[in-house]
Formats: sequence, C-alpha cells, structure tokens
Amino acid sequence: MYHKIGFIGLGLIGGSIAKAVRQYFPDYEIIAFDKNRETLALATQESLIHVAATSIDDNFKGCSYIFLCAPVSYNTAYLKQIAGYVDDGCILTDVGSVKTNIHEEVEALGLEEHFIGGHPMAGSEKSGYVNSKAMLIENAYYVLTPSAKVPEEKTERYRKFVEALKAIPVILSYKEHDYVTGTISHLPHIIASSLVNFVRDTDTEEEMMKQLAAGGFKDITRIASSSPTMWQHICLKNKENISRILEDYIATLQEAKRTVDAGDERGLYHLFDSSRSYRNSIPESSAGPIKKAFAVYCDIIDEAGGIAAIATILASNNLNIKNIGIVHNREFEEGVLRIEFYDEVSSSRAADLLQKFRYIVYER
Ligand SMILES: NC(=O)C1=CN([C@@H]2O[C@H](COP(=O)(O)OP(=O)(O)OC[C@H]3O[C@@H](n4cnc5c(N)ncnc54)[C@H](O)[C@@H]3O)[C@@H](O)[C@H]2O)C=CC1
Ligand SMILES: O=C(O)C(=O)Cc1ccc(O)cc1
Repeated sequence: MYHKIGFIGLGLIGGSIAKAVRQYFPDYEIIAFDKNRETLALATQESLIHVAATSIDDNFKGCSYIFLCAPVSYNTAYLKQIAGYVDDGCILTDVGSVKTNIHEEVEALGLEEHFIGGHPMAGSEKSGYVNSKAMLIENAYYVLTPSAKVPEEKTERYRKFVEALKAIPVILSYKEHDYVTGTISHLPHIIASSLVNFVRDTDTEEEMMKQLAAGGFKDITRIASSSPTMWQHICLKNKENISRILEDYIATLQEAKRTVDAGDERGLYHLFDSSRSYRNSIPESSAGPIKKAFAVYCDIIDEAGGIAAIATILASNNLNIKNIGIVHNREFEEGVLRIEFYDEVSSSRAADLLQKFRYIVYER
C-alpha cells in the first residue's frame, strides 16, 4: 500500500527516524521540510527524501504520519500551520523531549483525534542530520502519549510502526512522561552542565582541573556537549516539573553535605553502597519487552575465512544456525558477528563452545 511520511525538522532525531523508515519500508515516500536548506539538499542527494519542501505546503497532503522533529517550542508552533494538511488517515506526532505544551496546544486547536505524542528515548550529545542514523532508535524505548480523543486503532497502528522500526513502544500519559523525563533526563542535564561550569569557574590559574579531569568526570558530563538550543527549549517548557525536581534534588545534596560534615562513616558507606546496588540493577540494554531471539554475539578476526571457521565449529557440533551476519548497532558500533539459533539450549551451547575456542562472546 502507498504511504507518504512527512518530516518537519530533519536533524539528529528526524533524520534517524527517516533513515529507519527508508531501511525498513523502502517503498514509502518521504517528504521533508527543514529550515536548513543544506540538510534538505544532502538528504535528497542521499536519496533519503523524495521531496524537499520549501515551506509547509500541499506536499504534506495525504501523509500517513507527519513527524514534528524540531526543538520543542517550534514543534508546537507548527501545529497551526500543519493542521490543514492532517486528514483522517493521518497520525500527527512529534519527537519532542517535553509533551505537556504540545498536548495543550493540540487540545486548543481541536487536533486531539489525530495527535499521538512520541519520544524516542535515544539520542546523543551530537546533533544535526549529519549525525543521524537508522540504528539510533534500534532497541530504544519509544514513548507514545496518545491524546484523549485519539481512536484506539490509531495508537495501535503507531505502536506497530514503532516496532517495525525496531524500537520498543511504551505508552504513557503526557503528564507522567514530563515528570519521569524531568527526573531521569532533564535534571541530569542541568547537573552535568552546571558541574562543568563549576569546574571552569573554580579551576586554578594553570587550569589543573581541566587538565586532570578523568574518566568519571567525563562520563557524567558527556551530555553537557549537547545542543544548547534544544535544552533551552526543554527547560522553558518543562519548567514546573524541573523546578520541583531540582528543589528535591538540592535537598538530597544538602543531606549528603550533612553526612560529609558529620564525618558519618555509616551514612557515607550507605550513600555509596545503596546507589551502587540501584545503579547495577538498571538494565544495560532497553530490550525489555522485545521478543527474545536466541542469539550470541562474537568478535571475529577481520580476515578471510573468519565466518567460515565459526560456522564449521558450530556445524561439527550439530548446532544449526538460523541466521548469521555482521551487525552494527548502538551497542556494537564497530560491528560484531551475530549468530542466531532456533532455541535457547543451542545458543548457550554455542556460546560455551566458542569461548572454548577463545572467541570473545557476548550473550544477550
Ligand atoms: N538529541 C536527542 O538526543 C534527542 C532529542 N529529542 C527531541 O528531538 C527534537 C529534535 O532534536 P534533535 O534532532 O536532537 O535536534 P537537531 O538540532 O539535530 O535537529 C533539529 C532540526 O530541526 C531543524 N529546525 C530547527 N528549527 C526549525 C524550524 N523552526 N523549522 C524547521 N526546522 C527547524 C534544524 O535545522 C535541524 O535540522 C527536539 O524536540 C528534542 O527535544 C528527542 C530525543 C532525543
Ligand atoms: O545522550 C544521552 O544519553 C541522552 O540523554 C540523549 C537524550 C536527550 C534528550 C532526550 O529527550 C532523550 C535522550
């Protein structure tokens, strides 16, 4: 069946979703508008998009999905302009990190039957179309916030579409979304940025702090390299949640200071021990509800015959391979050999066997 998908904003997230659509639905037509003409030229040249719209115009008629993928306040501002092109078959959605403002505007404009908010919980400190890639959303949670009046059938359709793009749909109310992301995403960002500035402002004349800043500091401040515009929009639009969460968090910092000031041995141990346990209980991959595949991942030597050697080891031990191939994804950016089996017993036998042959095996 013919499908047309529209994008307004084709940066890191819009570009990545469009690339996933191109990969999994090669015959879908993709049209895009972005205020950056170079982005549209590049996306056309790379055959990602068929139409580079010069404004929000008739090209957006008849889309199955329209994705708003600009910074959050701009997405909301586009609703009025796009409303005329949203028909019954169209799901209007966004990818913004904050949801309340856009849902309120959707209600005000009477677009609730068409709008399902979306938020892929994936990204990076990089931005722009040039950094976009289909695998960015692979295995990532993708929150959907259906409007109150959106028909169940539309939410189900979108949920399946997200699954087909290899992400993991999770349905939340927009209010819950903003409270949860306020704590696990927006607060950490403010902490990272203010910590970086704190180091800059209190560094010695010779900038020793900057010079010595090691792994831990870099780990927890990586996100301070993200797009300032994006984070400015997020903090403006999730103001109430962020303000309350910051207040609560400052209270926990004050508590930590009291523990340090008091030289409270047990209190200090408890702080680090309890946080370590909870941190270790957070799953490394977000592939929770996805159907389990019986696969092992294994590093291979980059030389002719590398795959054949592994296939021979498995075949001579009566292990039947269902699927085999090199994969590049968020976890294994450099690429790894993925071998899928028909059942769990075979996959764990294969993992043991390959380890015996000194292959580095990752079980997932
Ligand atoms: N970067 C991340 O890690 C994530 C970002 N998001 C959300 O995705 C949205 C986009 O963020 P990114 O793709 O990271 O940013 P980005 O900066 O990579 O892309 C934004 C794109 O929108 C275009 N744009 C900006 N203003 C525009 C306007 N007024 N009209 C048309 N196009 C315009 C830009 O030219 C750019 O191509 C934001 O709402 C953000 O909250 C969601 C999940 C993760
Ligand atoms: O790089 C990271 O770890 C991020 O946290 C990226 C990110 C940024 C904004 C979002 O709304 C979701 C994810």
